[in-house]
Amino acid sequence: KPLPPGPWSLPWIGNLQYLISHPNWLTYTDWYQRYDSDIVHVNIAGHSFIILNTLEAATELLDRRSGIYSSRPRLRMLNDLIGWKWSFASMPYGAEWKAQRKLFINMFNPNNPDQHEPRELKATRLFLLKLYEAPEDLSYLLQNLAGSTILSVVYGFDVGAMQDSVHTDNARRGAEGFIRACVPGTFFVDYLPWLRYVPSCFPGSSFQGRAQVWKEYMEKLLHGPFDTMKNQIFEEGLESCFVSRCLGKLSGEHDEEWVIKQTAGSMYLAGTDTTVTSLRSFFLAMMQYPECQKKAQQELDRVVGSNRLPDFSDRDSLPYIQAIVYETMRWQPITPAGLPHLASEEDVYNGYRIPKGSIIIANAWAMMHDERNFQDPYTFNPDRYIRPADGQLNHGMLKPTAGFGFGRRICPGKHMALSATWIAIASTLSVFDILKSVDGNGQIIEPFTEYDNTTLQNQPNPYKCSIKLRSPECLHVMQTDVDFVEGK
Ligand code: HEM
Repeated sequence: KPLPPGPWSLPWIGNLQYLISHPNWLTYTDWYQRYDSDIVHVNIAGHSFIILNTLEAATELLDRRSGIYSSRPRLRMLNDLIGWKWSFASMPYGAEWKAQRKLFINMFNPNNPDQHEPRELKATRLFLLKLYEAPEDLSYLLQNLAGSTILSVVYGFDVGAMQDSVHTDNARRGAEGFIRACVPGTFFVDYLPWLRYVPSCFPGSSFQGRAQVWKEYMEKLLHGPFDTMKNQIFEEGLESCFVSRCLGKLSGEHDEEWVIKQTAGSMYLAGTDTTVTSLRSFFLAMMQYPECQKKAQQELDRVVGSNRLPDFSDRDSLPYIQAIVYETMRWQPITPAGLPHLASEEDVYNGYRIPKGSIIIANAWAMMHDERNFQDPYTFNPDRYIRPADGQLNHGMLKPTAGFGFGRRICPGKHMALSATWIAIASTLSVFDILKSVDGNGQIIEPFTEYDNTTLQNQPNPYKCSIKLRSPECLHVMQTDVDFVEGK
């Protein structure tokens, strides 16, 4: 059977242009249109890449044939040089992966929002006050928000005590290595494994030095919060959390604690940066589409009023806020090409051969910008998720779930990701106006709208924005709420 269509390449060495230019989701989407095929093949340095551009293709292969497509490629830089091979996010399919994934699912149950929502609420309340005090620190405060939430959910630390925590900074630096090196082919050593034996002083071997630095932070991410927590749990006691629930169920089996530590480390890695990226896109969207911001604030004023902040009990009554969450994730998917899967057997799809060992990429960007499903897909338009007849959520509309991956490797933290994003968006819009900045002459500064698409994540480049209280009363409401969640 023929290989799927795709860019021309030489049989053994493949397409050298793409070895150097590192294709990303935009290139993949371009191929989708050029070859008019939901499945595209490209050979890069002798490795087959299969790009799945539609929900139908990804669902058929990654969901329905998950027995073949649930592994991950071995990426030398990521797994061997930096050393992420302990994390089940980058592990091949097998017993070790199953043990960690099972622990995650059993001990962090999507049906039990109490395991994360109260911490998300508290972290968001603290974030609002800090944003009021230092709006220019938006990016840093978003990192604190996401970092303190996940540190509390996973390791039981108090959200307040985790503001400006060294752990959050370590997680950010550790995650940087992961999000760069998990994109196959970012480093030549992924294609040419012998490069790892070239001494780091040789020209072109700077990747060795970078791997060393990232390894240091990766180890801090894995051991730091877990070891601190274990000391504290005996001295002071901690709130119930993922790790304490796991430790409470130890059965005495070999390596149990090590498995808990690794699973917690994967949660910590995956749960911090992703939320920050989605919220940074949200702030950008609010500046670019002020009419959507106004509509959301009208809904909040109508449902919640001005004497309190929204909480999770308001979720069903705020369909437009939910629509903004979905639209943010659709308009600018956070991980638009997902994490790579691996074909562990040869397979055939629509008459095309998928060679064993192919790297499989689910191109969520193309799926979320597919005109068959989303009219005018490059415009931010939350109304596409709203039924015109009654203003409620349109459940028939495709949700941006492709951004959470597929099959047995689908993101196990997506329920937390959605609720953390929801409460942050609802709370921010209830007290702040997000506006374009103005320079010393009163001229509007148009925000940078470019994105960095060289890593796993679709991160907006730094931009300026102005964040103003909607009314003086909002400050009082924010302070009262912080006192309340802190139990004062
Ligand atoms: C908006 C935020 C998030 C997005 C967009 C996101 C997206 C993804 C994607 C695309 C994958 C790969 C799925 C695949 O291979 O098919 C993934 C895996 C994963 N995610 Fe998330 N994620 C988010 C938040 C979280 C959170 C909050 C947690 C933890 C609490 C988490 C934990 C994980 C883990 C552990 C994996 C690895 C799963 C495996 O390989 O078996 N993620 N995520």
